[in-house]
Amino acid sequence: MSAYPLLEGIDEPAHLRELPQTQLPRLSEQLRDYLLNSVARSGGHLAAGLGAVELTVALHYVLNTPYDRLVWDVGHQCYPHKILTGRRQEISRVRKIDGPAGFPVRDESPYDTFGVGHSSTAISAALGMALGSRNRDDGRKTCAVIGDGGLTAGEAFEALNHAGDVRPDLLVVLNDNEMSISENVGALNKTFARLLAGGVYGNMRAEAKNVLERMPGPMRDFAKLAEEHVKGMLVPGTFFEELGFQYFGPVDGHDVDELVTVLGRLREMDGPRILHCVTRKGKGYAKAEANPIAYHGVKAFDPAAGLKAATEAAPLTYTDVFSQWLCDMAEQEPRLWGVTPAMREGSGLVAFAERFPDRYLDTAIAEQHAVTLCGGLACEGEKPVLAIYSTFLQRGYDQLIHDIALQNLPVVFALDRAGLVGADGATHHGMFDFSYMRCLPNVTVMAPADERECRQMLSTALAIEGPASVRYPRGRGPGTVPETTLETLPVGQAQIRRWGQGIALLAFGTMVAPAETVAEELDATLVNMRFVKPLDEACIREMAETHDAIVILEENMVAGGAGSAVAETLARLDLRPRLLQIGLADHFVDHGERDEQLALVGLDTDGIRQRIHDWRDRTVASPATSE
Ligand SMILES: Cc1ncc(C[n+]2csc(CCOP(=O)(O)OP(=O)(O)O)c2C)c(N)n1
Ligand SMILES: CC(=O)[C@@H](O)[C@H](O)COP(=O)(O)O
Ligand SMILES: [Mg+2]
Repeated sequence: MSAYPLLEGIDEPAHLRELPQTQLPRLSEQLRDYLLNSVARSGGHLAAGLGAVELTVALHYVLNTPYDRLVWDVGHQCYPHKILTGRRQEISRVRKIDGPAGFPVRDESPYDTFGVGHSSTAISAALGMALGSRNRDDGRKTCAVIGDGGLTAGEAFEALNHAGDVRPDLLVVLNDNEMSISENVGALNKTFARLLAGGVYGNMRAEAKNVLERMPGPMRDFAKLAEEHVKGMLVPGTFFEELGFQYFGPVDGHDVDELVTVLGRLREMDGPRILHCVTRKGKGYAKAEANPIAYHGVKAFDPAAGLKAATEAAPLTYTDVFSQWLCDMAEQEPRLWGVTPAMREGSGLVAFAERFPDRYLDTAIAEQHAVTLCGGLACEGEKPVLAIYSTFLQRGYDQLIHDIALQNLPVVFALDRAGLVGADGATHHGMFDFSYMRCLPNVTVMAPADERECRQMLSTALAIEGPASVRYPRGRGPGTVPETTLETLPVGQAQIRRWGQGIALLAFGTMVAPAETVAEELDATLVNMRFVKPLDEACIREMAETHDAIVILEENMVAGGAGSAVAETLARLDLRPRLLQIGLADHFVDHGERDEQLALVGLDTDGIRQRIHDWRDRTVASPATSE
């Protein structure tokens, strides 16, 4: 007999809505178990989904999805939603090249109302939808679900502020588990924590239930009662009410019965309203409850045994190299700061935070603030290092231009997850940073070919009297053992790795390794360019004057990237070699393994070789062409 008899009857939420409410706890159990076993086989985001099971069931039970709009924030908690919305089988291939994405994607399902991956967008998007619905007067309900982590970002506050003013029919569900990826931080979070620790939660629950049970009349009465009940008692309630929201809660986000009842009432109300749900990240799987940080995102594992402990002997990732460099440099440089917008683990700041707590800052999910904060530190002669994923710095772009580059402030940007990132897919690739960094005056832009160079570049970045970035990919490099020295590199100098004839390969960062193999095969010259800005103009001139053709390789958009910078330099120098730019083309890249993605876009050794062969065949007749 199947372990999931109820779950298997649900191919769409309409089937869920046919179940009696009494069956929902059992369904939730099955959904949780199914989710755990599926993610344990596939890998993916786990703890957030486990914590959102009852919420997901209750929301699809109460809302008439997909007509009513359900908008998830970040989207890493969406696996239960995908399972209930016709993707139960497919979820076993989540984040694989032929499987569903790990986040809601509009093209994937009508139930995925808004594409996500980056956090704190749900209230803005839902507000837009709710206003559209109001304009059409179509009676559609709109609900945004946002975590306490997602709520720390400016965009979420901007949306609350706006919604409280324009007052559409909008329900916000706050899924408060007191966790971001690591412990959530911030003053509002402390207020929530105090509230819950003070026992108000228990009292409130009992009272809220009372109110609900006694309520015979129209829904508006419920709203009124609950409103009066909450007002003045709860600081968060007051906070949201000041923003124009009616506040309800906190309620137990794992009591599916209570959720259905409360959400049912809230669905019938109008205006901006917020339901504060308290949940536990990793709920129902003891190992994840005990260590939600480790189980935030997992590789495949055995649920009985839990995650394997990391072995000391594992080769270093680029993140590890950065982490070691930061601690080594901090030993010598008392003004060095390590700053992260809520990515302590992923960015390699765990050791630094432990060893240098006074110089460690987690801003919460607040990339814009983190960038400007570093600017302020730099104004005072401090030496901030902002450890940030390439994709998340996109959110702080105006700050990067206006607060850092324009004022030529010495901030080091350690750009992790640059290039293709694998399973997270299109929302998380670092495809643009060469383009968006190199166009900024005053900024030095570097990309290491290996681990040792990564360390040297980080030291170089810190020594430069202006903004500087070092971008490195997810995972491991070619395996060069980094030295422990803190030596710097000469700024703007490329490194000629090999002399050949005919073709010169100018490779940036991660592309040096595959280019090495191709250069050997073709007897081509290979240059490790090291700097996207300033470019080594003398080297480019020499290559153009001594070779028939130049091939540029980068793991960034061709548009505006390092290759474009070389092409601009050649034009300025009035040099016209045959030119091939190899990089990421003008489209987004879906999820899958990083190696698969590189092969798919032609940035592995085979792809690069093939591109060069095809191009040589094509252009041999017309040597002046460039591609
Ligand atoms: C703009 C942005 N910055 C950082 C991240 C990385 N990130 C993904 S989930 C997450 C924590 C979110 O916390 P919360 O919203 O409370 O959800 P929970 O995991 O607790 O369910 C972070 C920091 C992101 N996705 N987007
Ligand atoms: C949802 C999200 O943004 C993070 O959880 C992200 O998936 C982490 O990526 P890494 O696994 O590369 O740290
Ligand atoms: Mg949270």
